[in-house]
Amino acid sequence: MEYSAADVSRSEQAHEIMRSAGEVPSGVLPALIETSWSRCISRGLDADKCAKEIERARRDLLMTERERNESLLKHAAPVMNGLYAQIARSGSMIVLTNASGFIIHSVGDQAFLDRASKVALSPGVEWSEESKGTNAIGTALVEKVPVSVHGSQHFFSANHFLTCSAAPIFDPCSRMLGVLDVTGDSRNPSHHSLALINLAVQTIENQMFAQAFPEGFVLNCHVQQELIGTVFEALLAFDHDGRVLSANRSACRLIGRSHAELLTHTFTSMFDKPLSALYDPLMRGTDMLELRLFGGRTLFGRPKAGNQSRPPARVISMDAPRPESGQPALPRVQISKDKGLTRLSTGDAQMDAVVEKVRRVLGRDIPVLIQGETGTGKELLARAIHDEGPRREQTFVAVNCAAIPDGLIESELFGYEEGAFTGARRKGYPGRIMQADGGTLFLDEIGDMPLALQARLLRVLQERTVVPLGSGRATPVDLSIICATHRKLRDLVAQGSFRADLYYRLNGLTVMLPPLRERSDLRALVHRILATEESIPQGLRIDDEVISLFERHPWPGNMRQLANLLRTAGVMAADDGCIHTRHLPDDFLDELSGNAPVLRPIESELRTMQSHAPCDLDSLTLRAIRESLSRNEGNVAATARELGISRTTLYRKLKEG
Ligand SMILES: Nc1ncnc2c1ncn2[C@@H]1O[C@H](COP(=O)(O)OP(=O)(O)OP(=O)(O)O)[C@@H](O)[C@H]1O
Repeated sequence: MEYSAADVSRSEQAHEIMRSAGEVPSGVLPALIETSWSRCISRGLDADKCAKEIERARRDLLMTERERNESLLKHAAPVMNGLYAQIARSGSMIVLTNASGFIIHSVGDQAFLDRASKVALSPGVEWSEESKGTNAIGTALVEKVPVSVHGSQHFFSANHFLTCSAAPIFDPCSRMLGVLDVTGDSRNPSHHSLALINLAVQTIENQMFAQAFPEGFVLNCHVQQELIGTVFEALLAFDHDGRVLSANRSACRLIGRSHAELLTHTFTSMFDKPLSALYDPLMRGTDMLELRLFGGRTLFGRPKAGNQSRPPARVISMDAPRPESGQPALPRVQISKDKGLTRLSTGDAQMDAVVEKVRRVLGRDIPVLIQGETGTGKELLARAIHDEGPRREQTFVAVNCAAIPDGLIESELFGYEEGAFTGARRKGYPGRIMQADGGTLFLDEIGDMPLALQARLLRVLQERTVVPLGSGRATPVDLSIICATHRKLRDLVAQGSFRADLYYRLNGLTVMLPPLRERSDLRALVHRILATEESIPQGLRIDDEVISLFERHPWPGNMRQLANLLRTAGVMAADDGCIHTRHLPDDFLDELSGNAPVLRPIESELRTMQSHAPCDLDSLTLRAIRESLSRNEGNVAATARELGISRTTLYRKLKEG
């Protein structure tokens, strides 16, 4: 940043005023204070004016601002009381403001509150730098960092009897909500005030964070296990696809990435564990996870579902509670925003035909079987069918049969009675089928369901009842079923690994989602993702050259890969207003430049492998790579990390395959 001659002269003026006030005997002026004074002088504030003209508190505005900041006030008030209990009778007060510095609440010693009210340091008054000159609240708001302002460092001489420490409070989306401040008599400065305020702010932020993601998962983590659950813990929120929704400041510090950078990551791109470790306590088998970060650092984490009453795995009920009123709008999971079949038609003839077909069976309880490569939007289509059908007010339960180990899938789907087996939850578990009662059950990767369970599922479909493990009682269930698979179910039936009777039962209407490389609406899809994806800055454009590159790419990860790539590029291009080639990830450019093999589509790869019934080590390795690649949405770096091999080895194995 360059300074003009006017800036320099303002800075000298600030120095001079402070020197004459006796504030800088050593000649060292805190840079923040100096800059703040320069701002006050350039705004034409008069250091003595405020002493004579103290404005009155705006009681009418106070009520409105308290209502508007209801959530902040609700979380901050108990913390302020706790903090006050520690500093009571020290002749001080604690102040909470909104994001403009308007005081909405204060607690303190009565004698000091009375003194402070003489300079209008009380609820209903704004303490921004514009109206009160240099002061901890106003300066913390401008600088967005914790600030202490002592005695005559205050710009207005009327405030020289104060010593203040303030820290900004940020919401889980990293937006500033307000400031918490502790103010006392400048004759009794406390060296701990700023540290106390920082701890109090972190407590408020963590509480708000914990409640802000009712539809996702929050991971409480730290390198020291014993610090989990304390104010120092790092918090990361993920959606049901494992994408990072937000991170608190401790998490950014711990992981060494900015908030914006973390938003481009997923659980599997950051840690060495599969996504199931995050969302499925049954699969995890433990409360505490040991995770290795991409930097190699080990930390401990305790994952929690946003709403305990909802099922833990890739399950989202559309009637999940919304954030309470007054709470800031939070980044929404793309899926919940993208409701409706109309949104899936963006001009591709194959896709339009799919939408047209499923429209015809809406509300008829005809089972729909969705086929398509990984990431083509099978789950999105299933949700759209649910959202437009008569069961839309009921729950949508998604189960990924491939993500649950064979040994657990039965209890996950059908539930179990109390004490049904060792390790079972005390009160039993209703199972995913019962959780979908009244609504829609989406069985993803149905081709991976073990044969024995296929028979049980068929019974549920025929008899419309469920018998949980360890129970002899059949409970009636009423649901609509949508299944999806990237395999050819008919081939599996021919091979004997899928029951023919179940296939015919599920196969009411079969639709095939086109792979992205075959779609003619790539440009429209790109523009729609840019316009609707919340993590992408509004109005961001895209260079035609980038679209041409996209048109040459085979997109093995399909829509998921495209959406992910645009999210990453969107963050990189935020300052430029337009996505250019330089904003694209290296993996993607490597593939295009021929430095890396262009990955063959996963489905055809799997088909080839199935037809040759592979069981040799190379085929199994290749399969593991392809599956990991699919899990990691086509991200080669994350895949290599997950498999513990270098990118070069990964490319070589793929080339050899
Ligand atoms: N039409 C679309 N518009 C925007 N984004 C989409 C679209 N279709 C899919 N996506 C994106 O791709 C991701 C993957 O979609 P989805 O989970 O529905 O695919 P899938 O075929 O079920 O994948 P898998 O086979 O791996 O389970 C979604 O999270 C979404 O971000």
